[in-house]
Amino acid sequence: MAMTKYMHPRNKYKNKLDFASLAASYPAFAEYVHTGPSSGKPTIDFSDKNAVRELSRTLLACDFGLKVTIPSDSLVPTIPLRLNYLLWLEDLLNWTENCGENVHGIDIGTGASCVYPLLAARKNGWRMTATDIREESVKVAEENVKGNNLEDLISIVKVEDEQKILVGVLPEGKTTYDFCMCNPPFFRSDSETNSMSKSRTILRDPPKNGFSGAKAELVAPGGELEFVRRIIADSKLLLTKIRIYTSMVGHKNNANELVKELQSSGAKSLTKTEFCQGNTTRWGIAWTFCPEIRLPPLQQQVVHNKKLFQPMELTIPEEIESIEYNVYCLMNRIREIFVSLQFEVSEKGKAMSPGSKKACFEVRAVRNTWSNRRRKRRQEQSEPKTKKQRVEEEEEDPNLLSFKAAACVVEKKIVFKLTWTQGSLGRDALHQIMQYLMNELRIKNK
Ligand SMILES: C[S@@+](CC[C@H](N)C(=O)[O-])C[C@H]1O[C@@H](n2cnc3c(N)ncnc32)[C@H](O)[C@@H]1O
Repeated sequence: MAMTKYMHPRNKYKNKLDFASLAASYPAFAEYVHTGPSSGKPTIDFSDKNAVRELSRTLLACDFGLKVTIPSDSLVPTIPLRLNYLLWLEDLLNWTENCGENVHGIDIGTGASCVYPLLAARKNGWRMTATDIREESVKVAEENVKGNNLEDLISIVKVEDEQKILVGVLPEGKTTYDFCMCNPPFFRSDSETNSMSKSRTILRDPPKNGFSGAKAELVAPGGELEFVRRIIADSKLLLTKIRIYTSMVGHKNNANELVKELQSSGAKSLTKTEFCQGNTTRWGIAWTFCPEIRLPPLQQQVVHNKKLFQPMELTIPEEIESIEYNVYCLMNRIREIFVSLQFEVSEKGKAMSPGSKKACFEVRAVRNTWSNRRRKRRQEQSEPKTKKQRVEEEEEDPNLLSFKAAACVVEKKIVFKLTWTQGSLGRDALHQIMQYLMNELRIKNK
């Protein structure tokens, strides 16, 4: 089963790549496109390092207007995964209400492609400080920045001592940073790079050994675990100089181990996520020493994405009070209920009409207006809210909950579905919303 649907909801590579149209616009890429023997559709040979490199260059050019050199001995950055990490950072900054214009981030180990800073600067206008230990990579990274006219936003720092990560690397001074990010060297040894899985698609990363970048890019003493431990050690010294520390982690066990260590590190808040692309999952961890920052709760992030996106279904019984039994009337009534809860509702696809057999809304809630509503109303009547309570309830969280509400006819019955798409409240909130709708529509629990 294609797993792309579990990618970040805003990841444009959720949908299948159109190799034919990319080939039509990018002649250098066209050289690698052929008809797949089993699918009969245009594809590339994912075991061909040059083809994969050209695909990354083409996506960066086509979707972000970036012209990027990726030297033949360097790691080829797969773009869907890089985008998943960046989108998560956007979410964290939104969550902490730091989505202003002056975001300044750090990319530890930027590589020759300088892919994260280029994407962050071009896509979001963020200022980025990028570091790397490898002379050759720093040189090409600088050329990539210059070639895209992004020198005003991106600066590159050459690390002189491989033991150093942040402390002793960041320019001295009072500058504070909004976040740091890192795709750490994965391997403990050269031999480990040779035992990578053989199978690969565009969505897989890190690549099998034939694709690996130079040893210095991929290998570090103690592998990713030790590398991230060094970021944690530096974070305990730098504290609030960087508001949110993050890293990608390639192994689930390492991610769990690092989370455990962070729990006793003195960090004020921490969280973890999964980056799903193709058949590969990577993990993201984030922590902060800023007391005012509350990262999304850990327990909501560990639910496997597959479950998160599973729709919650309700077969609508034929007798519901005050509405006719058809998709149009039901969804109009549901829209009214959502609007009364102050949700933002937009209809997806073709506009509904009285004969519609299906309909779908995209819904966003920025405040919890549904849970315990009756109790709250009763309480309010007997005891008016304090000003503090009112302010708290009126506070908006742009990342609270987004979901889809859809109805369709299956064997003459209307099936109604709620599907979580994103938001800190997680999928559980949909149970409450479904129950709320059932109460409003006077549908009894079976
Ligand atoms: C897995 S690569 C990631 C490259 C790029 N960020 C990407 O995602 O495609 C790890 C990078 O970390 C760099 N590196 C290793 N030790 C480092 C250190 N102490 N400080 C900065 N970079 C380092 C390597 O040279 C390499 O470019």
